[in-house]
Amino acid sequence: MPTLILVRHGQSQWNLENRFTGWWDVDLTEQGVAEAFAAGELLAEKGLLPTVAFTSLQTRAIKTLHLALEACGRLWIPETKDWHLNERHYGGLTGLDKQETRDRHGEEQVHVWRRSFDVPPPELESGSEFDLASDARYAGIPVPRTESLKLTIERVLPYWESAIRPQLEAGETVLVSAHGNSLRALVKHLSGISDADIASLEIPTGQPIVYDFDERLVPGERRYLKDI
Ligand SMILES: O=C(O)[C@@H](CO)OP(=O)(O)O
Repeated sequence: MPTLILVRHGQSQWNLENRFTGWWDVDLTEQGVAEAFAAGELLAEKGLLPTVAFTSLQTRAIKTLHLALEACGRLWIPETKDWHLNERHYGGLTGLDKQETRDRHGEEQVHVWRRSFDVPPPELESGSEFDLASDARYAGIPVPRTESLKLTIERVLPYWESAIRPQLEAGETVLVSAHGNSLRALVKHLSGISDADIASLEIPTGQPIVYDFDERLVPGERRYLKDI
């Protein structure tokens, strides 16, 4: 049975510092490393061994993938890194402290920027210290200036259709190591969650989520591996 495993990266340095991160490349904390390794140990314990993997171009997701694969003895499987799985771009909020931003703009406005379906944060100014346009890893890639969840879905879903879904069609057990909002985009699609209800869906770090697919490639229920 084709199976999809989604895992959000372990705790990052800016998760810990409570800063808006998006496309900015921050590393895992010590706790994040432990969460990623534990995710792989859980895969091994449950006998759910990935055969193909996908991740973003961001260190926290790549390292999470590698730590999890190491823990379950699967570092050797094919893996693809692609910007379409990157975190949602946080625009001009990138780098700001989430609490200070609430104090300045109000709780409600920050909630809209963080969780509304289609309201993007203000655009990142060009020349900002967080501008990644000249980062070598994004050569030839249209780096966004900001993204809502809707805009994130518009780049995650075509990648799902063209790259990830075909691996499930081929019967693989696919592991995707990505980010809070690129995974919310996938889960919204796979679990048929409405634009309104997706606002309250949070994805915890380092906690594998599993979808089994039937022979017509219809996904079953979304389950946390720890509960299976
Ligand atoms: O800062 C970010 O990029 C994301 C994920 O950590 O935060 P949020 O929870 O606001 O989507």
